[in-house]
Amino acid sequence: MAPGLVSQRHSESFPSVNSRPNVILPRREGRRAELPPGGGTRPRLAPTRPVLPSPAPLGAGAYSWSRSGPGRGGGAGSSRVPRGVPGPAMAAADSSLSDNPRTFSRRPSAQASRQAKATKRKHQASSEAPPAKRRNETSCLPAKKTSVKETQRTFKGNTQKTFSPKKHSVSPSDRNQEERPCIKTSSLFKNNPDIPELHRPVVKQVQEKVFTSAAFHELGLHPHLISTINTVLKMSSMTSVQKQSIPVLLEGRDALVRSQTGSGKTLAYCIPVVQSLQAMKSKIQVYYCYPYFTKKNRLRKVT
Ligand SMILES: Nc1ncnc2c1ncn2[C@@H]1O[C@H](COP(=O)(O)OP(=O)(O)OP(=O)(O)O)[C@@H](O)[C@H]1O
Repeated sequence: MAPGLVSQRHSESFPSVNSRPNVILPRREGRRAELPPGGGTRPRLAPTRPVLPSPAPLGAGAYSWSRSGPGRGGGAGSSRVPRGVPGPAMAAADSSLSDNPRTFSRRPSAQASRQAKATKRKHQASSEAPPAKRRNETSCLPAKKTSVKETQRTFKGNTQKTFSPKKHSVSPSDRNQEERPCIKTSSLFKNNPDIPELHRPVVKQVQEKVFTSAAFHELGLHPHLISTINTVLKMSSMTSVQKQSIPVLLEGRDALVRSQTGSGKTLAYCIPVVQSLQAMKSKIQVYYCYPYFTKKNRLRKVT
């Protein structure tokens, strides 16, 4: 059977359904396009439910009915698609649907409808009024004013009650501190009434001579140390702090030295230290022993 024939017979058997324009057009444009040029009433849109051909009379008891098909439900427009071996009528119907899409209107899926709703919401949000939350906020403004007034009125009566605990919590000593000028005092001295006053004299700047004419070899140092000072460090004369401190330290006495930065204090204590180390005689003598354990295995002094 030819596909054209099937569709023709279907239209004959269901004239009430097929008499409508069985086309779905895009929402706005489609409706505008369907309007007659001179105005008038809007024609009725096509049903979204797809119209499929009725079951072909091919062995009526040989196939089952599909409930998951696009035409769920009964009625004249319902389309129960037979499940099973597709007969020639089904094939013809399929081919006719695929060839002529205008005769088939597919029902939009749930996902498509959800997307359409989402886009609609988006357009509304962008073009029109602010979102519902903001609208609520703006609409609440007058109510807010009244509420503020009300609260002010209520506070007039209860001002002392509400804020009195904070005032009463302040101790008299704290109040005195608040009255004082803003001077921060450490907690160490806060409760100490007797802070001693230190009467310090004004420090006068001392101008001292840095270098002296005294030489290092006058101190009686080890010749190696003197040669090192002269050749490696390239120093010939002592500074004033060195001249005063080195003899005292060489005697083995303690000294507290205070002098200007860069006046040579480091060498003032290092030269006596090195001198005392060089003057030390080792109490440990070097011995060697035989590599094997015999009677001769005893320490022998290295000569
Ligand atoms: N007798 C000297 N003759 C020439 N140069 C010296 C002499 N003694 C120290 N200097 C040089 O003076 C510089 C400062 O010396 P040093 O660092 O010992 O001073 P300082 O008083 O220890 O300084 P700081 O107070 O910073 O520790 C160093 O470069 C050092 O080499």
